Amino acid sequence: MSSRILISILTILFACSSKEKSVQQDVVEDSPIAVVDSIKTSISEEKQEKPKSQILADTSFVNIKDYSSDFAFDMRYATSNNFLDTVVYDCENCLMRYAVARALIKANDSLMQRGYRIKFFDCFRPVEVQFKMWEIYPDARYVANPNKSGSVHNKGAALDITIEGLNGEPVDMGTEFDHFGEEAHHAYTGFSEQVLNNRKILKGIMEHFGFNSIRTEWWHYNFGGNSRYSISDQPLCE
Ligand SMILES: C[C@@H](N)C(=O)N[C@H](C)C(=O)O
Ligand SMILES: [Zn+2]
Repeated sequence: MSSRILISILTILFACSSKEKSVQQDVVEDSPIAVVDSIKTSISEEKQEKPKSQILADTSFVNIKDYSSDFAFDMRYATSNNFLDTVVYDCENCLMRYAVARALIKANDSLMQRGYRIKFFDCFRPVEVQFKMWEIYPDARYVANPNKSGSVHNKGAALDITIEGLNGEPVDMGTEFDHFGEEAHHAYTGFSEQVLNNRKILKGIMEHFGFNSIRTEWWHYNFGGNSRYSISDQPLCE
């Protein structure tokens, strides 16, 4: 081998080994802050994952928005547009037990085939709010007494709802939500056929999917299996 060829081979070998070193240095020189940041990013990405893939108990509390985007919301107690005339919720979360959410999604799917969707006024209600309601309106026909068995809302198994068209068109139910008078009773017949039929559509579907109405409020539905749940101290907003 001529000395020229030998020098060329040695030059190439040297260049390769210094390139390897510089790649290794890139890895080693990653600052501890950058490493911690990348761990933080992957943890926060994990947190953002929706709980859909988790195996949940029927009793677990879920936010219905994590399971369906087909519902509408007008969470009145997170506004002052309610019979308390004051905001009593710090957020608009609509929480309920997982079994209740599954039944509601089926009810909503069925309504959607008929051109309607469910709009929520209230879902899980913390018991301290039930006390505030009772203080203002202590009439057990319209507000469950928290000093007795409390409300099924406090268990995460009752909903206050109406129906609307698929593009948000209002559906006339005869009275406003939380109208505390006989016009809100299911037995009241003083409205047009149209209004009575609208109430009938909601009631028929809800009963079919395992919910019970109460005599005095067209908007309130209790999940049939609610006796296995107890009043919960689940926080509404986290
Ligand atoms: C207050 C009203 N929206 C309601 O939910 N009433 C029932 C009876 C309850 O408090 O459980
Ligand atoms: Zn209710």
